[in-house]
Amino acid sequence: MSFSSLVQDLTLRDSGAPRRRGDASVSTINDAASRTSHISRAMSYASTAATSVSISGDISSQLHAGYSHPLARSWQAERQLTKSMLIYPLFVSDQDDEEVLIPSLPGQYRRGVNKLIPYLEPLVQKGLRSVILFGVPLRPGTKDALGTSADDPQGPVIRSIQLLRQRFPHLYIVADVCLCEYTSHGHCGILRDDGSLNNQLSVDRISDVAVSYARAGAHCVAPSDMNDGRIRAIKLKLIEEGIVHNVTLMSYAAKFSGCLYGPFRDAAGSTPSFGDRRCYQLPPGGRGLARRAIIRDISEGADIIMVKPASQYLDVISDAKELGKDLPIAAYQVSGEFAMIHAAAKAGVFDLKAMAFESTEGILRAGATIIISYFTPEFMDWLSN
Ligand SMILES: NCc1[nH]cc(CCC(=O)O)c1CC(=O)O
Ligand SMILES: [Zn+2]
Ligand SMILES: [Zn+2]
Repeated sequence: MSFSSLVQDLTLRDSGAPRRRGDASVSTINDAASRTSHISRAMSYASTAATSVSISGDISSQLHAGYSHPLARSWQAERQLTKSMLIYPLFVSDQDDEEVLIPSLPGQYRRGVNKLIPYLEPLVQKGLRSVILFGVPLRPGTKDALGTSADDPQGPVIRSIQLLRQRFPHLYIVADVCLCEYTSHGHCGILRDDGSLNNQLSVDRISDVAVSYARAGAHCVAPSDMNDGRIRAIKLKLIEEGIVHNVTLMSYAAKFSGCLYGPFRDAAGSTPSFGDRRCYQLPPGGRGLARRAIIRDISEGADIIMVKPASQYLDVISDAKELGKDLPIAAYQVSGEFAMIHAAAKAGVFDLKAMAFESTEGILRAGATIIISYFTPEFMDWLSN
């Protein structure tokens, strides 16, 4: 028997099981005894062969066997994407009856409070479990240097929280906490005269806003401002208010600066009027800095650690999983990532749904247990679980 015919004999021998021809991955030798004898024949052959290539008893080289079936393929993943892992970002404006498409964010709208319920109704029916709210004040004169309108009881976020709690008792409501949507300068805090962030004033203000959202009924508050020490400040204030026991604190712990937030800033009208966010959001190469921020926020009392953006920072997600091995890890697939996938799909580079799944699977593999995604409504249709 020649070397090649032995290999053929090994891999394509009829075992009685149904088998597709010409597909090397469906070599099926069902019978354990016959498998053993074939392998030992291969071993003895290989050991005497002059060209002793590596089929020599190489049981460990046989990987295809583990994923020849779709179900077995799914078993290779540590975590399967489920509907309950997804949080859907919503932009709520102060124009109660408005529903306006956001041009740079395909299929996403800015909605007034009155448009929210009818839009969410079918999604909740399909299994939507959680949303994250971003307020968008459009009325002229609403913004000022202190972001005063962020916790206006008549503002879009607080009214939406109350309405959603009432209407959808099983929907988990996350409120993004930041000032950039509400400040005249568009930065994520209160500024000194020289234009830099006044950390102490910012943290005081942001923790007040977080408490207001929590009091309104948010299940979770998520500060995205990146001021130092805001996790501790919010936690302490929630304790002081006596509501700490049922308000989750999700930290945007590793939030990187860069060009992937453009469509969001269009949607939220939160582009800084001068400068950029590089003195508070992390530098893209700063893996160590991200680890320090994650460690810090865990020690300050974060209940969930978030990494953002997602696909460009899979190593950081993996670090977060390691550093926060006892915490849920969230990843935010941000507006720019979403827009890129749409643009590439439109250009015929790949199929939209296939890439939505592939990118999400990568994020889960890196260690995320929660994904904030603009694809969430699609996933309600795409996932049957
Ligand atoms: N603090 C603002 C905020 N909260 C969430 C996002 C980004 C979300 C996205 O791009 O989808 C941003 C943008 C920014 O920091 O400029
Ligand atoms: Zn901000
Ligand atoms: Zn924010």
